[in-house]
Amino acid sequence: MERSLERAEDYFARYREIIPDYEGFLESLSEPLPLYFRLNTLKTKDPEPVISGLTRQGFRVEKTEIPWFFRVEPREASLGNTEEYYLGLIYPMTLSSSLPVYALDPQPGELILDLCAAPGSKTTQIAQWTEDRAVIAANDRRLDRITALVANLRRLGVACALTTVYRGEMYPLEVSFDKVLVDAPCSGEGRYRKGYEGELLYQKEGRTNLSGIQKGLLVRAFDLLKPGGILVYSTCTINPEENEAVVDYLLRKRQAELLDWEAPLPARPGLTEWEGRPFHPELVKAKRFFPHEIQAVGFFVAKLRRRI
Ligand SMILES: C[S@@+](CC[C@H](N)C(=O)[O-])C[C@H]1O[C@@H](n2cnc3c(N)ncnc32)[C@H](O)[C@@H]1O
Repeated sequence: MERSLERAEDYFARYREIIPDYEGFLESLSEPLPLYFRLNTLKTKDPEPVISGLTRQGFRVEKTEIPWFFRVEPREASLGNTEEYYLGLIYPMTLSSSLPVYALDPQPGELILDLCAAPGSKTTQIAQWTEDRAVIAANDRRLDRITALVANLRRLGVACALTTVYRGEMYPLEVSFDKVLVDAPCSGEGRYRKGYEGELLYQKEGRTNLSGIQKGLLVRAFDLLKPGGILVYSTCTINPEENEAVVDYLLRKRQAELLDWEAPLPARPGLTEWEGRPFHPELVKAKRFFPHEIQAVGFFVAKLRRRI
């Protein structure tokens, strides 16, 4: 046990200066991640029967600060084999996974691209937020993950989404979108908990050039926007190379501007400097969410607009 925490401490030491209450952060890594679900309002807007059904099965369910999101104990349990899950009444997802869609602020009638969409937490949330009246292209490069996404769309009764299977960097430019979400593949440091050292070491050894992939995805996402269109970039990692550095790259390559947005959970501003390297001053408008401050997976979210 102690050995594993030491390894996490070694790994996160480089972030000591940018993680508020660093000791509290390290402590939180010993706790299992809290469990949450979203009530799928495309199927029901009444949480009571769902809550009493889950309570009868031994779960304790309480409201959160985010509408339609509920916290569940015991957090080590799985909701995946409950009747409520099979019926598509609930979608288990961490609380902070809702944040990119808050930034996107999807509206009925909009044409929206979810560039890295599988298994569909955010696609189905966009469908819910727009009451199934936007048109969503849900893309992922992996067919096996698209299969899971399609199963989720069916289970939740989403009608407004179609699927595509492109490498995001090569997404065809023939169609332009009102809004694009890039929930990028990332090193996932924000979801780390004690017991998953293998994953940390895996990231440390550097499986791929994640930052390079993220930059390619973000630039193509920008090029797919209509003038004035909105782009949201999110990751569940702490690493500034995968967050501010990626957005900074876009700001230098394209006519993009960062926008402020109201988050329903406590946030910290984006960094304007990392390891002696300055980032665009507008990056303070990006938001960092730390796992121990929100009791959920750590996230980074930046909202941008295409100027012309
Ligand atoms: C963080 S996950 C997305 C989670 C999803 N947005 C959700 O909320 O359920 C990142 C996804 O990006 C996909 N991906 C990785 N590289 C990609 C690429 N070059 N183009 C498109 N999708 C990619 C992965 O298959 C993975 O499903």
